[in-house]
Order: sequence, then structure tokens, then C-alpha cells
Amino acid sequence: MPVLAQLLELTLSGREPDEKIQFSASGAKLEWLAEGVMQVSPPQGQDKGLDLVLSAGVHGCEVVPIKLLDSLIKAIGRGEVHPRARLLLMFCNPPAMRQGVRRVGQDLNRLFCGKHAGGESDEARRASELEALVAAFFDEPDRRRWHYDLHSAMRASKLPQFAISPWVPGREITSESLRRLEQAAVDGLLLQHKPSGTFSAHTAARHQAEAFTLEVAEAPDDTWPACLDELLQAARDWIEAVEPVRIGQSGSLMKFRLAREIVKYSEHFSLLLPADIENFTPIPPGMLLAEDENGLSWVVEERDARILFPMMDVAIGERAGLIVVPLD
Ligand SMILES: O=C(O)CCC(=O)N[C@@H](CCC(=O)O)C(=O)O
Ligand SMILES: [Zn+2]
Repeated sequence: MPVLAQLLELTLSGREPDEKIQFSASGAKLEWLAEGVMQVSPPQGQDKGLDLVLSAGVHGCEVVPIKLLDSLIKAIGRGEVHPRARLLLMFCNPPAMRQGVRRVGQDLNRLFCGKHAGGESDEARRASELEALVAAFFDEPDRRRWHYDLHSAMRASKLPQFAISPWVPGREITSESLRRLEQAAVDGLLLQHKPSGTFSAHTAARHQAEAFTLEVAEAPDDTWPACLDELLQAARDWIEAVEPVRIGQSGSLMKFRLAREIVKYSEHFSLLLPADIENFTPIPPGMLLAEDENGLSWVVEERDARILFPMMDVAIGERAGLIVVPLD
């Protein structure tokens, strides 16, 4: 296996490879571009016109998506997967990955869409570098552009795998995109309703990519749920630019929209939910979710509401949870 297929090991050890260009066992060109980042080009004559970005490790503690990307890269290196798309494969936040933490300084996934501008933190510099790498990759016109930014919510979920569609003015999610998510065993889709500074928002807004944040299933105690294998198989299909042959259940995806954000405004903030509450747990009208200073409180007003991403340990001014409701 070429050394470059050990991108994860190179990244975690902070090593720069001596040989920056190598070839996979099936003749795909592997090119190391920067720490944690590799470009793959199909053998001559096999390019099907798709530019695909797969990223993981924006949050360093989210181990399952890092393992998924690593296994795809190794399968490419061994020649088990035959790239027919151009690929940009990215381990985004090496310092946080080395420490196994969500973030070392700033949250990298709040610094895209140019929000790093003027910042001097390591994360601001990395967001700027990742944006430049993506811009160079998406430089060729008239090609399909997809980006899946793999995350893991680090808590159990009523919907084991779900995607977040960043808000872009006028963006319509195509039925092919939805079908592709369903084929990847994704159970739910949250549609954002305002701009944000996430990596997928950047590639969607700046490069018109079909971009999603993909929250993959948890694998507690190293048990590997079947839906992760289905996701892995779907990702292999994307890389090989083949239409999946498996019969997926169409229309199974539950769609949600954001109703309200719970925001931590002061040190007096408290989230009044059990620490282990599952994502997408129904929250009934009248339920008190959180309190902050000056009598500020979040009480459920919406019908059929569910809680998403509850997190007490966030910086002041940041999101501590989302109240989401079914789209229809
Ligand atoms: O926030 C959590 O509980 C962990 C999961 C996570 O990192 N989610 C992403 C969502 C990004 C998006 O809205 O597209 C994040 O918070 O950055
Ligand atoms: Zn994350």
C-alpha cells in the first residue's frame, strides 16, 4: 500500500511524506497537498466528471467519521476501490484530532465562509487554508461538485444518522441528493434557514456544491451498526461514480426545519435536560429547556418539537441546543 494511503497516521504523527505523489494499486494518482489533505485523480480515461470532497475531523473527538474516511483512503490505496471521480480527502483539524478533543482553541466549524478573516488563531489559519485548497480543487467548470463533511454528534439519537443542509439563497435540494442520502442510510435531514460558518455552508455557498454535514451513527463500545456499513458502501459508490444498485427505501428520510436556537448568553446559563438525552427526543409544549440571567428562559411552544445538539459546555454566545420541528 502506498505510504500516502496512511494519511491518517501521517497526519496524527505530524509527518510530511518524502514522496508527495504516488499511485494506488489500481492506478489512481494520490497527491499529498498539505497536512491531512490528499487529492486523488482517476486513471486516464476513467474520470466521470464528478469532483467529490470528503472531510472528517473538523472536531477532533469525533472518531467514527475519522475511522470511516481512513478506511476509504486505505481501500483506495490497496486498489479495492477504483476512483472514477476526482477526490479531495481532508482530515481537517489535526491538532484537535491528536488530543481527541472537539476543539483546541476556536470551533473550526464556525470559521468558514470567510469568518476566519482577520483572526490570528491556529483555527482561523486552518479554515483559510482549507478554503484555499477547496477553491483550487473546485476550479474546473462544468463538473458536478459534492461535499460530505462527516461528523458525529457524540450522543445517541432517535434518528441514528442525519444530515444538515446548509442555507444558501435559492438552493433547492435535488431529488437525486435526497435519494443519495437515503442510499447512505441517512434517516433525517435538517434544513438550515440562515447563513452559518460551517465547512459545508462554505462549499455550498461559495462553490455551489451539493454539500451536507453528515452526522454519522455512533458506534458505542466499538459495536459497528449496520447503517455505518451502508454509509461506507454508499461512499464507495460515490468514489467510483456508479449509481447504487441496491434498492433503497425512497421517501424514508424525515425532514426537519430549525424552529429556534438555544443560546448561552451568560455564565448563569443552565440547560435543564438530562445529560444523556438523545438527539431528536420529542419535547412537549410547556417543557422548560433552559434558563439564563435576567429571567430568560426557553420553553417549548412548538408542536411536535424535538431537541437536537444539546450541549451545556459551550462558550458564551454559542448555540447550546436546537429546537427542530417536522418540515410539513
Ligand atoms: O454540536 C454537536 O452536538 C456535535 C455535532 C456537530 O459537530 N455538529 C455540527 C453541525 C454543523 C452544521 O450545522 O452543519 C457542528 O456543530 O458543527
Ligand atoms: Zn462535529
